[in-house]
Amino acid sequence: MLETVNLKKVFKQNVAADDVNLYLDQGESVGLLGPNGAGKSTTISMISTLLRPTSGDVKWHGKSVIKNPNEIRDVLGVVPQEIALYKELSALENLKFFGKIYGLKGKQLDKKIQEVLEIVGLTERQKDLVKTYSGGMKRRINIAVALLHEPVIIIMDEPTVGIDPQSRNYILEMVRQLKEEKGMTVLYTSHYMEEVERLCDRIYIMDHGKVIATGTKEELTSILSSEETIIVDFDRPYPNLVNKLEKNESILQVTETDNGIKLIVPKGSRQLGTIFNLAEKEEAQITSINVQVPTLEDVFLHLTGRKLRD
Ligand SMILES: Nc1ncnc2c1ncn2[C@@H]1O[C@H](COP(=O)(O)OP(=O)(O)OP(=O)(O)O)[C@@H](O)[C@H]1O
Repeated sequence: MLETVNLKKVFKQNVAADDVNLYLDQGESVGLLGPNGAGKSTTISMISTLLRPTSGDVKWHGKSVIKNPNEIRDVLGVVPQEIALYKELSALENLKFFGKIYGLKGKQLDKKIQEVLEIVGLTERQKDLVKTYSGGMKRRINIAVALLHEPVIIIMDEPTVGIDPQSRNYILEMVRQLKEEKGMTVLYTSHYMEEVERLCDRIYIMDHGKVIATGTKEELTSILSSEETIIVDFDRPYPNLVNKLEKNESILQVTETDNGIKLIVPKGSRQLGTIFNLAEKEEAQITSINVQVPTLEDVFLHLTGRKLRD
């Protein structure tokens, strides 16, 4: 339904998106996961025709959106990272303003506004000025604006960054409902792997402008099927122990966490004994130990050598 073909954007010398190939089928929710600066916003700005690619194309039902930008604009709802609302107006007035830009008017516009307010759960607060809203509520109105013209696809650029956990949960649940109950196609960008794991049927992992891996969550984590993750928490930091573990050749990766360390080891390699022995020699007090199946965060670490949120 929607695909990008070798999509590229170069800003001066900076290649922000580098031969990005992705596709969305109808009714799918697709995640674009990557750290800050990976090229996610640049990619979706090109898809939504806000930014012209340096080369490559975006195709909507096989047709170039560069040549036919209006067709995709009609069916696309874009929720930008920045809040794009008039703070001195109420939510209702904002929705009326944006609805008119979309060409809606009269009773049809009023009906649609009440529908989208219901979806984002802000019917009761519609007459309050946007400046009195919390960050999460502003985001929800931003989403309501994007839904006004009944888009087929909704593109969301990190919609949960910097908001309270309650609004975050509300937004995640809303995205799930838009997909499950309204059959919308969703492109969701985030650097929170838990969100993408929870919401998306398929995931593209981006780094430095490139798609470095793609698949379902299960397919991506199976990249690490020969490995397992051991999380060890200590009563305090033990830098010597970390050094020794790093030197141990049968341990593939050592990362320091808030409370201890995270190790990636070959599956079934029985490293727990080694860890206990080294901890004992350093007189390190282990407070908990946990063996886990790999997460998308581990996949990212494996592919790039870095954490998603450095
Ligand atoms: N208008 C611009 N001019 C110059 N460089 C830009 C511009 N927009 C983005 N970039 C650069 O392109 C790269 C990719 O940025 P982009 O915003 O697409 O990443 P992102 O994955 O969306 O990250 P974030 O979550 O921080 O927005 C970055 O190095 C950024 O500094």
